[in-house]
Amino acid sequence: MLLAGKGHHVRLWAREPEIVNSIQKHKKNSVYLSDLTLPENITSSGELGEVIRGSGLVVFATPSHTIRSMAEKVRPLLEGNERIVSVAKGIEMDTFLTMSQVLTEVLDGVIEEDHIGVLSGPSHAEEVSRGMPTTVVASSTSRNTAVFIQQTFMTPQFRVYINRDIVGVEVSGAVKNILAIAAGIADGADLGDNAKAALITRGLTEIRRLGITLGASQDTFSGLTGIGDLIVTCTSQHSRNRNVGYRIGKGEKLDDIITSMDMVAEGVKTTKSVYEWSRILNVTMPITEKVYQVLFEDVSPQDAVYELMTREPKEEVIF
Ligand SMILES: NC(=O)c1ccc[n+]([C@@H]2O[C@H](COP(=O)([O-])OP(=O)(O)OC[C@H]3O[C@@H](n4cnc5c(N)ncnc54)[C@H](O)[C@@H]3O)[C@@H](O)[C@H]2O)c1
Ligand SMILES: O=P(O)(O)OC[C@H](O)CO
Repeated sequence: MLLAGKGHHVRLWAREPEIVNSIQKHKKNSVYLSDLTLPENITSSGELGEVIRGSGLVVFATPSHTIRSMAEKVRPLLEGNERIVSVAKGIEMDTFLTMSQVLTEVLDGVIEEDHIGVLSGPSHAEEVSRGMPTTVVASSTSRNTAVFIQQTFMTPQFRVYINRDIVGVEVSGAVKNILAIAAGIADGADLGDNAKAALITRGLTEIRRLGITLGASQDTFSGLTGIGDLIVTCTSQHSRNRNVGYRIGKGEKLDDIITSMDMVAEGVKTTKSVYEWSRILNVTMPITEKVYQVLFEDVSPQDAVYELMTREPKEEVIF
């Protein structure tokens, strides 16, 4: 919607034939944003070749655990001069790569690393697509590419800043989904506003610890992709991750929740990858550890909270 509003011809690939048909015939995404009418310059296809060939910019916007397989399919269709943007938020299982690192690895030999970037920040699609004011961050190892992304996406409703700390930007965007599950659990279990504030604040400390261990810059965590995205995802009615946590807090089982959803809550997979990664790196992430135990080891939210609250007394060190 945003790019089409700026006059670009947007070619949308989707794996669901019903979405492709509904956009082709009725200019509606019948599954995900059914109440919006899409402009004429958004077209759709189920054939990747029709969408990719001749593009100046390729935006990867599928869930993070699918970025590697999507990139493998896209790779032979690229000419080499395209710019690539990821909006996906996650850390790959087993490799512990961020999404731009996955793209750099898979597209190596076809696309230079400095043509790859990310767009991230507090940006629920339900609001962006309706032109509601949103601010995000463009990042890349190349300043030129970051500026290209900024200029391409910026509108009076969608303000784009540049942050060259791509590691901090991507780690923040991924780990906040784990904390949104924790915040949802707290809401579902009626733990109150104090607990939610504590989860957001101490959660940011966990993001910062992991990020700094990986070489990120301290300032990023006070920015839009740090505290900004953490706030929106922990508090928004739109967040899938918060919603999964809320239902767990109400007593539902994870498998039943996932089966009932037509969208992906990436924090579930990211909890696994980040929990394992933090243990390898020896980074202390107690909230992440408890979310892992609630999701995958059948620990009750009540026991998890008790264990968090009765950890040994500490100083409030940031790192
Ligand atoms: N929804 C938002 O508000 C929002 C905002 C910012 C960033 N993001 C990020 O964008 C990415 C996509 O999010 P979304 O909300 O559009 O996700 P989604 O769950 O709505 O899925 C988007 C599309 O990806 C498709 N998909 C799922 N598995 C696939 C696979 N294996 N191969 C190919 N396609 C597959 C789905 O069918 C769907 O058409 C995520 O990484 C998310 O974190 C989302
Ligand atoms: O719906 P969620 O929880 O995947 O969050 C979506 C975006 O990342 C919010 O910025």
